[in-house]
Amino acid sequence: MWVARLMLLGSGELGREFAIAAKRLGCAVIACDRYAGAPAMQVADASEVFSMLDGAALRAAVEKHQPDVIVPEIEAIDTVTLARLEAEGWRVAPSANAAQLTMNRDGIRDFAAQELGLETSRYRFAESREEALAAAEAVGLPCVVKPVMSSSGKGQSVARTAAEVGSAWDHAVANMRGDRPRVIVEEFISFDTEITLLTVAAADGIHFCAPIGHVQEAGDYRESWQPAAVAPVTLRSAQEQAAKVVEALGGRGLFGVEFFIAGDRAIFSELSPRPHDTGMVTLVSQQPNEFELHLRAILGLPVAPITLAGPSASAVILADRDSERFAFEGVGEALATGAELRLFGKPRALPGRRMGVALARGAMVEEARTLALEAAGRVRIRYEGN
Ligand SMILES: Nc1ncnc2c1ncn2[C@@H]1O[C@H](COP(=O)(O)OP(=O)(O)OP(=O)(O)O)[C@@H](O)[C@H]1O
Ligand SMILES: NCC(=O)N[C@@H]1O[C@H](COP(=O)([O-])[O-])[C@@H](O)[C@H]1O
Ligand SMILES: [Mg+2]
Repeated sequence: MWVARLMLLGSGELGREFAIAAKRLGCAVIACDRYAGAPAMQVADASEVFSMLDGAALRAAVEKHQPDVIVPEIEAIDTVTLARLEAEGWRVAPSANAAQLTMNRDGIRDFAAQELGLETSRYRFAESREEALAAAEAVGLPCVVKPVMSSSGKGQSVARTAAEVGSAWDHAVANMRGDRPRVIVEEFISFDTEITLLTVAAADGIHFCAPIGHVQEAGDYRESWQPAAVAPVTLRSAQEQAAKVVEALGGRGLFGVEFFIAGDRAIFSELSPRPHDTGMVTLVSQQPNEFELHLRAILGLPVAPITLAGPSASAVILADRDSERFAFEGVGEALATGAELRLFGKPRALPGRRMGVALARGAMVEEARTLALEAAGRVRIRYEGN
C-alpha cells in the first residue's frame, strides 16, 4: 500500500516539508517530537510525543510503528539507541554513524579536521570555566563559544575579552541541550561570506546544488539566497571537501555542508546529515527542492537533474515572546509583494523562535532578497492578552 513507512525523529518546519514531499510520493509518515501539534505532525499519518533523547521511548515508537526508514530531523537524539536499532536491522537515514557524529560538535569537528584533514577554524573543547579560558588563550581572541550539543545558535556567543569568556561559558551551559556541560571554543573567522552546500549522496553518486549564501544573527539564520556568488576555484574546493566528508560519513541522503568563505578559501564549519534551514530557499529556487532530494536519495529514486529556477531568497519570521495565544496578521500584504509564505504552525511562540519564512524569486539575487525581507517584515504576530 505504501511506497515506504518513514519515521521522523523531530517534527519541526524541516520535517514538515519533508513529510509533504513524502506524502506526495505515497509514503506513510510517523512524526515524533517532544511536544504535541509539532509542524510535521499536522501533515503526518501518525504521531508520537516523547523526548528524542529518551532511548526507551524511541525504541518503543520504532517497534510500534515498524518504519522502513528512521529519519532524524533534529540533532539531539539518543544516538546510542539509534546505532543499536541500526545494528538490529532497522534503517536509519542517512546512517546512525552520521547522526551520531553530527549530534555533538566535538564528534564532527574532530572527524573533519583530524581524520579527514579539512581546513577548519582553530578549536579546543572545554568542560569548565577554567578550561574555557585556557581554550580561548590557545585559539586566540575573539573566539566563539558554543555548547557541543545545540543548534540554531542556542547557547552560542562571541567572547572578545577573557572576562567575556566566563560569561560565554555561563551562557552556553544555561542554553545547551543534553546533560553534558561541554563547549567548543573556536577561533573567530572573519569571513567574507558563508555558504551552505547542499550535497546529495544518492545511489548514482554525489550531486551538488548551487551554493546557498546566508546571513546569521546570534548564530541563527535570518536570510538565505541561491545561487551565492562563489569563485569557481573556491566552489570546487568546497565541493571536494563536502564529497569527502559525506562519503566518509556514509549512507544515502542530503547533507547541508557549511563553509566560511574567506578570500578564495572555503573553511569547513559543520554539517547537517539532513535538510538545512538555510535550504528552505530551495522550496522556490530549485527542482527537486532539498526535502524532495533527501527523500529521493533515501528511497533510491532518481535525484538528477537538479534545475535552478532562478535567483531566489528566504527571510525568516520570528516570534519575540512566550505565548500560546497569537495570530498572524499582514499575510495579505506579504503575499501582495509576489513572495510566498510558509507559516509553520508551531503552537507556541517563544522569544526568537522561527515561526515562518518568506520566499521570493527575482531577476537578481539582490532583488529576491529585498522582496523576501519585505514580505517577512509585513507579517506581524499579534499576541493576545498583552
Ligand atoms: N568560528 C566562527 N567564526 C565566525 N563566525 C562563526 C563561527 N562559528 C559560528 N559562527 C557564526 O555562527 C553561525 C552559527 O554557527 P553554527 O552553524 O556552528 O551553529 P548552529 O547552532 O549549529 O547553527 P545551525 O543549527 O543553524 O546550523 C554560523 O553560521 C556563523 O555565522
Ligand atoms: N538549525 C536547525 C533547524 O533549523 N532545525 C529545525 O528547527 C526545528 C526546531 O525548531 P524549534 O526550536 O522552534 O522547536 C527542528 O525540528 C527543525 O525543523
Ligand atoms: Mg550551522
